[in-house]
Amino acid sequence: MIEPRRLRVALLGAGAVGSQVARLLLAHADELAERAGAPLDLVGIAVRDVHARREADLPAELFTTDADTLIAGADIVIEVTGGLEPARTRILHALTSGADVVTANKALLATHGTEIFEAADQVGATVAYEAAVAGAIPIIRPLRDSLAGDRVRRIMGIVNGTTNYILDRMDREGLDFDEVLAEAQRLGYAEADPTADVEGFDAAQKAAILASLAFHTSVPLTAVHREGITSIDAGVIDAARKAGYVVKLLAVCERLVDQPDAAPSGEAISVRVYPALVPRDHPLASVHGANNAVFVEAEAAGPLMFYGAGAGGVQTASAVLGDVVSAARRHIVGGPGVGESTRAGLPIVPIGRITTSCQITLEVDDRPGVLATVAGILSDGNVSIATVEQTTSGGAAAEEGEDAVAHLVIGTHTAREQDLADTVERLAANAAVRRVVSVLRVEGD
Ligand SMILES: NC(=O)c1ccc[n+]([C@@H]2O[C@H](COP(=O)([O-])OP(=O)(O)OC[C@H]3O[C@@H](n4cnc5c(N)ncnc54)[C@H](O)[C@@H]3O)[C@@H](O)[C@H]2O)c1
Ligand SMILES: N[C@@H](CCO)C(=O)O
Ligand code: NA
Repeated sequence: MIEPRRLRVALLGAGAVGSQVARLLLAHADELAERAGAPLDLVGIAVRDVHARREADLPAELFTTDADTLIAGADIVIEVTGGLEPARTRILHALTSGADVVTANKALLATHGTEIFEAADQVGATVAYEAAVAGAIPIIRPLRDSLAGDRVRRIMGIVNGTTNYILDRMDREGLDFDEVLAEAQRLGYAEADPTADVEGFDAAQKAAILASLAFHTSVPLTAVHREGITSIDAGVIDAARKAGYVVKLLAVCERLVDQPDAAPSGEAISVRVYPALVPRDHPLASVHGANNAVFVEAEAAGPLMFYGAGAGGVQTASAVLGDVVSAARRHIVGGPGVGESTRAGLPIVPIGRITTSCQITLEVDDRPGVLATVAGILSDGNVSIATVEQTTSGGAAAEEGEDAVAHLVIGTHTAREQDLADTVERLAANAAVRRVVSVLRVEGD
């Protein structure tokens, strides 16, 4: 009897994700072999320190610091170390030595994706990366395979769990940003250095990956407009709630039509990350805690939502193993790998040229003519007002003969981002405007 072919699996990294990948590969070896069509032999785990404490109890003899030898002898290489180097060099090495690659590394794909996918194409190998966006949630394969016969119009994703946890607690408990961030750090939801999450860098990497895939266009990280959530305070959240919205950090990837500079199809795309006002009855508004969700609008399928755990070692390991099984099937059958298509090559429109509607909250002097002045600045800036709400405070100050303060919440119709930005600048410079409290786009209306 011919022995079934066995596949040699090399694991790079044994941290939160890697240790769970190794544990599940060993614990479910029989089932995985059946699904993959061949036994998957975990032949080694490359780490920096073979004696470091691990989250799972794994055989000591699997650990090595010699990643290069491990890679050279593997059929499938799983990269869960993170960072740009040496991950990039190791993935390229794996591809040139005939392995298929599974990675969870969003930073690497958002930065060097084009180079890595081209290298995979040249040798007919696969680079699979379901875990790189929204952790356990299937979103890469649905976009690449399930929706391959459709056209994606728009993606709105809550793709960062840390910021969703912070904004959700601010919304539910009326707490301020710093307070929730400090507690999220104590509980391990947020890193000691939270910059990548709260400034939107992590979400921007995921946006670049999603947009590249959805629109068959290479989207460099530098083309993603990014704003974080550090200016969102309890007052902004409270005002949003009163207006029927919840604040969410969104990754928005959008197909734009009728673009004058985008001959011949007239199509272009916009990729952006910012905190936005989402109507409270939109499906994304009900995404609580550290969960992620990706809302996809496709021409034929209509709206779809993918929801679940966007992070966590074992949850992310689920996505990694799904990719390992399909990479194994391809490795056995042979033939070309699943390539990344950039055939559309759509232009990426800078933020200033897209149109959005937004809500501008101002603190102004409450005296005759101020509302007319504000309305005049908006009108001059080509920004049309949809709603205005005014609340007045500062009674005590008024009694002392000073002007009372009014809060103006102005909802705009759709306007050019550049016109909105210029208008907000002119508002901020006007003597009657004490403070521009917030400017938030409305998405999902
Ligand atoms: N943790 C999550 O919830 C999550 C979710 C989605 C994606 N990811 C991605 O998965 C990857 C791994 O994340 P993690 O949370 O497991 O990280 P981690 O820091 O817990 O683990 C990283 C592991 O890689 C090892 N490593 C780092 N550099 C190495 C090197 N040069 N040589 C050998 N080993 C090296 C470390 O020693 C550690 O064992 C990252 O790309 C991350 O973005 C993580
Ligand atoms: N820091 C990320 C982890 C998953 O990429 C988050 O908060 O969602
Ligand atoms: Na995923």
